[in-house]
Amino acid sequence: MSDSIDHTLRGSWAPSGAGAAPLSAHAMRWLRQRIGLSEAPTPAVPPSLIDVSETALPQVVSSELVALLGENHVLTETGQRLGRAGGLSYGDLMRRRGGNGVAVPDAVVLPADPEQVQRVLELCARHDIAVVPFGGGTSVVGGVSSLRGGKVAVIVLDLARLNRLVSVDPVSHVAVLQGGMRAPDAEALLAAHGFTLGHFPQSFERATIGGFAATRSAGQASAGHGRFEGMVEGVRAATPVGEWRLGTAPASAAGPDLRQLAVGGEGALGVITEVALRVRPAPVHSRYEAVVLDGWQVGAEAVRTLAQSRTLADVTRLSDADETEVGFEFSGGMKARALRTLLRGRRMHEPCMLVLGWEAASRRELDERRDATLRALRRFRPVRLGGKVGESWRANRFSGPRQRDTLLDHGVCVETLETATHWAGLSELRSAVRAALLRTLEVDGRTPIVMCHVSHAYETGASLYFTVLAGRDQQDPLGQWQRAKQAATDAIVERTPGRAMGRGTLTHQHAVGTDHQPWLADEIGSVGVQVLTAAKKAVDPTGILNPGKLVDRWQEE
Ligand SMILES: Cc1cc2nc3c(=O)[nH]c(=O)nc-3n(C[C@H](O)[C@H](O)[C@H](O)COP(=O)(O)OP(=O)(O)OC[C@H]3O[C@@H](n4cnc5c(N)ncnc54)[C@H](O)[C@@H]3O)c2cc1C
Repeated sequence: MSDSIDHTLRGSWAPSGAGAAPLSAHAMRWLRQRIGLSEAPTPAVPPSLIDVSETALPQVVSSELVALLGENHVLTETGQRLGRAGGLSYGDLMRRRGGNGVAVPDAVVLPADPEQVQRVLELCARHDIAVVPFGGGTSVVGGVSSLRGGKVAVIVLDLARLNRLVSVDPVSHVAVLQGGMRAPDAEALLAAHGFTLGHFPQSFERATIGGFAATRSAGQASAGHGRFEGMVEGVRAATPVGEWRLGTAPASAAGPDLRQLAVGGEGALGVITEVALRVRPAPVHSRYEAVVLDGWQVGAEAVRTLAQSRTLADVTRLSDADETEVGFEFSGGMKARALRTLLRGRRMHEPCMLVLGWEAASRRELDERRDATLRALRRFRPVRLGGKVGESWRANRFSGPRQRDTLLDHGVCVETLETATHWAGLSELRSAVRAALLRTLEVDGRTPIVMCHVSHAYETGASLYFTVLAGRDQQDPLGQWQRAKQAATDAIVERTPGRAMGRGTLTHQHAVGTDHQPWLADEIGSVGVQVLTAAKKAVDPTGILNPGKLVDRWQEE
């Protein structure tokens, strides 16, 4: 398998800056008109200008780590430490691009197997060193920030060498994968056995199996394959108090499902070294297409109908009118004009694109499922755009992060946030978050673009994923987004006299990290925080694991 990703440049998505997706001249003109773009490019400062302090790792710890892992697997050079400093949120990228305020680990260690991971944790517990488990480093909530949490030093535990397919059980359809394996490698190895995991988040190219499990990730084909935690059959985790193995059967009534403490533990409740996963036979046939519906309400009602009649396509993604417009404009001037003319002719006032993708073992199964979906949609009067638009969405489905690099270079504030709720409150939640983002992101009288889509639908509700494009507040770029995030999250968790819970969840798929922690008690209650704190104390009594993430026991004392 491919060896560890080049993490030396964390100011962008593409590992060495290559592969950024330039936007067309038309898209740039359109954006300039809508939100304003800085005239001069706003590139990242070179790594040499980033402020990095000397490693604080005591020599004795460094020597013991070298004795355990070998010299090549204990990295203390500035570039290597910078390479694993933080994740990929707008805040992370802006700090990195500006060269200020980057929390840099004192060392990076690369254990080879679960036994070495266990011994690293025991060693760090003995010396009171904080440990940040690190998969692909794609966290967008501060999950891999190198916080010391009052410890002597902080190391990043990079799982890149735990990249083996341990076993495949073709009878039970269960595969055991090591935690550091990246998603493309997992799919390639499983394909050789005729299986797929079917987990395709937008961060697919970089994220890892352990990271997916630790954050309860959801992929683009969640309607067909389910969320990541639903695929987990068993977990092997290292903790400072010893190894923990869970999951011997597909279902169990032996008390609460403790696998779900490791899954969603965000590196604060253990390091996931192996995951047993439900896999499925790889599909042979697939078809992607797009339809347009008139207005958000009609679109949401259509997706609810599909979910509740069990006719969802494996990929079901509804964009609101703003996201649809941006999609058209980014695909080029001619295309945008042609699509607009077509949709006006069909009396579409507020075009909302719905991408549908089906995958199946046989042509017949595919046709039957597709027919069922399209039949259920008929009463919503969709305009069919056909396979070309759907296939083009599929071909470009991982290019968003590359375009983000280009937008960052042009002074755009570009970030996402997500939530979920029940169908009955979905539109109210969308309106509340939208209003908060529009209100807080305006710069120099220019209205930001706030886009929203549903890409994960359930019988009882759906997720909402917001993407913003706003002119950057050059004086205070971090503060600009922090104010927007605060207002949007307050709107999500707000309780009103008639409602005992917030409007929606803090996070449907990105996890808690540092960024959502201030609101965690709003969602799980103070009893929930106490339960999580007790679990943390049990597996990590001195608090070395990922300080400041998920639940920080010192906050409670
Ligand atoms: C451009 C972009 C698009 C994204 N799209 C999606 C999406 O479509 N769906 C989605 O769900 N998420 C998405 N994300 C968020 C992110 O990719 C996911 O949270 C992913 O699961 C993180 O995996 P990772 O391997 O990169 O984990 P990391 O970022 O390395 O770590 C994430 C958290 O998990 C912990 N962790 C990592 N590995 C382990 C381990 N082996 N054991 C214990 N803890 C561990 C870390 O300490 C941290 O708290 C996106 C992120 C970006 C930047």
